[in-house]
Amino acid sequence: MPQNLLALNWKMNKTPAEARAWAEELREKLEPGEAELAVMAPSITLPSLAAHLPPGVALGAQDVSKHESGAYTGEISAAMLVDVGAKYVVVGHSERREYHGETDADVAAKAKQAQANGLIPIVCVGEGLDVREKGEQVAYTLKQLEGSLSGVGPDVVVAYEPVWAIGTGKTATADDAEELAAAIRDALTERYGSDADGIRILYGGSVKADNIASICGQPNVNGALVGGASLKVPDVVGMNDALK
Ligand SMILES: O=C(CO)COP(=O)(O)O
Repeated sequence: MPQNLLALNWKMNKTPAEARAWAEELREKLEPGEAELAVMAPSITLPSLAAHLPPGVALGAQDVSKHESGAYTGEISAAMLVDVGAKYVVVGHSERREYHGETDADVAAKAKQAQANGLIPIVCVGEGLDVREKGEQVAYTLKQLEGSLSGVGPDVVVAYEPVWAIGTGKTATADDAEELAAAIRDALTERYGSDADGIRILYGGSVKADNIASICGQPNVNGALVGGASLKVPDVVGMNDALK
């Protein structure tokens, strides 16, 4: 079984100075756990984090351009992220799909660009409330996954984030998370063969210290992508400890 990944998605929070203070506090309070810890931070904070994070905590970004370089004002390339020390990049977060119109094809292009530069993409999928209420979450999510992984290699992380559970305090039950994680594992096996066994499948949506262990204890869930509970160091320490 792959090592759990505890991926912290700050979203649009923290200035570089605040990021540095968080990293210094984490350095004081974090005790080694069993999960790999990674911070998906606003790109402008990455240099400061690279200098101040505790050793072994990985860095990641929240988005990347699908283009290599050139006349794309405002975009940040995969090579730039690698240069400041990023290992991971989130692609296709539901907030980018919803507010920035990203399609599955865009997400796949970004994931491919990330991999071409040595970054590991964390590809996000997951259904909204309307789909869940119709009981169509598996078919919907697998279709999204298929499009989002088109042409993408197996050095990837998949995050299942049901939109109705993001920032709402409504967490999927451990069984709900496992239902989708198992379906995603089967789809990954069809696509990548035995390499699929080593791919981390994360759950995201109102994860915190008191529910992370039961969710990540499911056979096909290999970690969490955490929003709100990633902002305060004691909450992060609590989640890290819960995965020991
Ligand atoms: O979107 C998420 C992580 O990417 C989940 O956010 P919350 O943990 O705040 O629900």
